[in-house]
Amino acid sequence: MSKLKIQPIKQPDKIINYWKKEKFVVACIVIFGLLCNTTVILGPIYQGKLIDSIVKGYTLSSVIIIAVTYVGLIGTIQFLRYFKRFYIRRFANSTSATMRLMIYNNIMHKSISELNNENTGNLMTRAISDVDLCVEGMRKFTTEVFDTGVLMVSYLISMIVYDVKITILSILFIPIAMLFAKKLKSVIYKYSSAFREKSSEVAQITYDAIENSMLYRVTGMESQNREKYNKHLEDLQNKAIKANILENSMQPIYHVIAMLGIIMVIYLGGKKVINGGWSLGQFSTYIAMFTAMAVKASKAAKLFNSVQKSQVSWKRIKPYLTEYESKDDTVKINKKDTVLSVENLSFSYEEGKENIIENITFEGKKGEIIGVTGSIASGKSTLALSLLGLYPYEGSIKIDGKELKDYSEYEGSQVISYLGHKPQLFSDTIYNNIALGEKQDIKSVLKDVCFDIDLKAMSKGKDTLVGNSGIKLSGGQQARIALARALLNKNKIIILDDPFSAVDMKTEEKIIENLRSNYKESLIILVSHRLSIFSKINKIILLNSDKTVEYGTHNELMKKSNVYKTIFNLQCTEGRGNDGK
Ligand SMILES: Nc1ncnc2c1ncn2[C@@H]1O[C@H](COP(=O)(O)OP(=O)(O)OP(=O)(O)O)[C@@H](O)[C@H]1O
Repeated sequence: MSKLKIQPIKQPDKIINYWKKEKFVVACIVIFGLLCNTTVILGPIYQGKLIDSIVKGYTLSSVIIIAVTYVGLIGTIQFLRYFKRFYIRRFANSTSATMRLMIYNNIMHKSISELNNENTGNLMTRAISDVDLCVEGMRKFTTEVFDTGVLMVSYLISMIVYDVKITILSILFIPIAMLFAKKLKSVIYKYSSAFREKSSEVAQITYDAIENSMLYRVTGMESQNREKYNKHLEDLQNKAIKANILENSMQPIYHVIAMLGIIMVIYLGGKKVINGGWSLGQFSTYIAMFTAMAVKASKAAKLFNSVQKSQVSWKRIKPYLTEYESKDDTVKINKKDTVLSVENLSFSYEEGKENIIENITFEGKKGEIIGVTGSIASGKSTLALSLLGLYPYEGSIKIDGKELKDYSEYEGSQVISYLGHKPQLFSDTIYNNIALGEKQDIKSVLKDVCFDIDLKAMSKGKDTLVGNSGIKLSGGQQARIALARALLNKNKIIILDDPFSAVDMKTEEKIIENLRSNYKESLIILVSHRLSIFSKINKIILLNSDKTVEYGTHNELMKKSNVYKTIFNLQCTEGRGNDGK
């Protein structure tokens, strides 16, 4: 069997397109489904023939031929059914993989502001369990179109051939079961929606518990949180019961309604046998066909309810099924001089909200280190983030004369590298955390961030696993691995947001020295609270809490800025005493 290829789909928010995409598989389902469900009718017919052959005293050889044909037929039907089921399963697997790929693509193309507003638990529930539930509904629907739809038609035609009047009178109850099932739609929809929403909420709480388990334990909040968690779980269970009970408990009722017609079959069919219109075998065949059809009818009614339930999941994932976009990874970068020119830059995280930083203007070029400092919450990290171009900004940020907005996202990633507040390490090796899947020599960058000594003490060297979020490393080690990642490609602009907060001052000074001598082709923007190294860098941007900005070299700011002078003097006496190892 050929391997499943997962490919994007056009108009992914139209459910029919998932069947259209799998044309070959759907054609196989149709062929095997039709063959299986039309030949299945021969089972009861040959069963009747076998009974008649025995009752009527056929020769042994004739009885054996009928018996062998009967067994052969049953085998063939099962064989066809196997293939039909195989292709339906394949359709389901491929559909869920395609939906997940489309959701992944949607997440990768959402704006950063939209992503900031996403709730992780909710997103995970939609991308995983809602996709499963939706595809399960689609699989059941596809299966039942044949197992129920085609089969019911096959039985119906055969029953009409046997007797029109008995057939009409006996199947009168089947539409009642269907109508009853249809009526339950809004109730099932309501309960299923409530259950799915609660699932998202519990997923988010679970995610939060994993992230903060240590905090809950050290602050003694564990039992209090467990109680709250239990309450959520109880609520989830109640909602799950409500969501499933109608679908499952109604099946026997649908079955009883559909089977009411058996009274007609036995009464009218029995009379027909007495009058000689039917043989005993024919009567038995008819009963077998009617019973099978009534069972199928009750399943069809239940199917309505299953589909109604999976519609809830479809509705939840539909907004994430947007057209596939591939990132433009062509790169047109000026390899020569690097010039960053920022003019009247203002920025707010959400449109219409107050600016966090305002009217910032500065220039920088390759070989320079520009320091950004200021009071708490003055917008230092915000300035660093805005220079990535992932959020909309006001004013102008030009790199080599070209507006940052006009760089594609991929180009941006090749021009600028960024180290955020958190090290953001993956649960992988040191090497993979730095090289990010590329084959690269990381020796010199490890030396630049003074990690070469740490590495010698690790028996597995760069293949050491760092654990979840780098938990197996010290804070300073995590910070330097993340710094090495940002430095590795020597991008034209390197933005480092507080890279030394977990690093001692001696190491910080050594790293700054390395940056100065080994990154002469890059412009480095360094956000820091600690000013000890600021005397060694080219320019400084000081952000004040009232959104005013002061610019200058260390010496200039020491003269003209009281804020800068005060912080520097405080740190250079107290700071050195505290951690200037
Ligand atoms: N993603 C965000 N969405 C909305 N507001 C934000 C976001 N991130 C930060 N802010 C707000 O922006 C302001 C500046 O935050 P920022 O992190 O840039 O300051 P900072 O100077 O780096 O702070 P610190 O010195 O504490 O690291 C704060 O008032 C903060 O609440």
